[in-house]
Amino acid sequence: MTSPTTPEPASHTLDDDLARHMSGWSKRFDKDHDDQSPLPSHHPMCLGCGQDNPHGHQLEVLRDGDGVLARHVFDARHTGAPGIAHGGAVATVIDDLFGFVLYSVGEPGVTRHLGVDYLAPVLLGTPYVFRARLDRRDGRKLFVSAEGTDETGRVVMKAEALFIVVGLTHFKDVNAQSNPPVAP
Ligand SMILES: CCCCC/C=C\C/C=C\C/C=C\C/C=C\CCCC(=O)SCCNC(=O)CCNC(=O)[C@H](O)C(C)(C)COP(=O)(O)OP(=O)(O)OC[C@H]1O[C@@H](n2cnc3c(N)ncnc32)[C@H](O)[C@@H]1OP(=O)(O)O
Repeated sequence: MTSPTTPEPASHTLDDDLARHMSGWSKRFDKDHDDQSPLPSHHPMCLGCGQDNPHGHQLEVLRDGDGVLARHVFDARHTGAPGIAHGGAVATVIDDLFGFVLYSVGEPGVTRHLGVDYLAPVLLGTPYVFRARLDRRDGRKLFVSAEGTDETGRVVMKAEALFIVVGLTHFKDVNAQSNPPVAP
């Protein structure tokens, strides 16, 4: 166990993080697993789902059949036009939700392309349901889609994205190049 008062080399910490996340993920890959508890966050500081990120959305994501689902309320931190969620905040949430589709793929990946259609204003202080799923896979390319609905069932946004499956070395290599290292 790493003591918070005993910093370790970033590479060691990253190895631990990757091992822990992949271990946690692999337990959720089982299609027959009916656990309805929230899926594990990508990382404690993840902007989308990290519970330790005070600036983040702290998404709680559940399985939804073969896809995933998150209920979310945007607040004043996410303001774009007055009373309306910033489009970038909406994109953040949906990008992160796509990152949970990886849990059913069983391999890590990163966003290569993200497209969002904003069909109606996403209002602050208003509950929405966001759903995402894998549409098809072509080698390392994962084509995913999602939509957000309000409480009446009206679709307020749609998105599609391309994720590229990467090896865990992708994250290690990127962190090794950053100065200072960004990994916690
Ligand atoms: C720091 C903490 C570490 C601890 C973490 C612990 C555990 C975490 C583990 C995993 C977590 C992973 C994800 C979940 C996290 C968050 C969810 C949100 C997701 C993100 O926040 S993620 C960040 C933003 N993201 C990036 O940081 C990617 C930057 N990028 C690259 O790193 C490269 O881009 C790369 C390596 C992806 C590929 O690079 P490359 O050079 O190998 O390939 P290239 O990009 O050229 O294209 C590839 C193929 O896509 C085709 N293609 C392109 N565009 C297309 C389009 N529009 N339609 C159809 N096809 C298209 C091409 O035609 C080609 O196809 P083909 O393979 O057939 O040739």
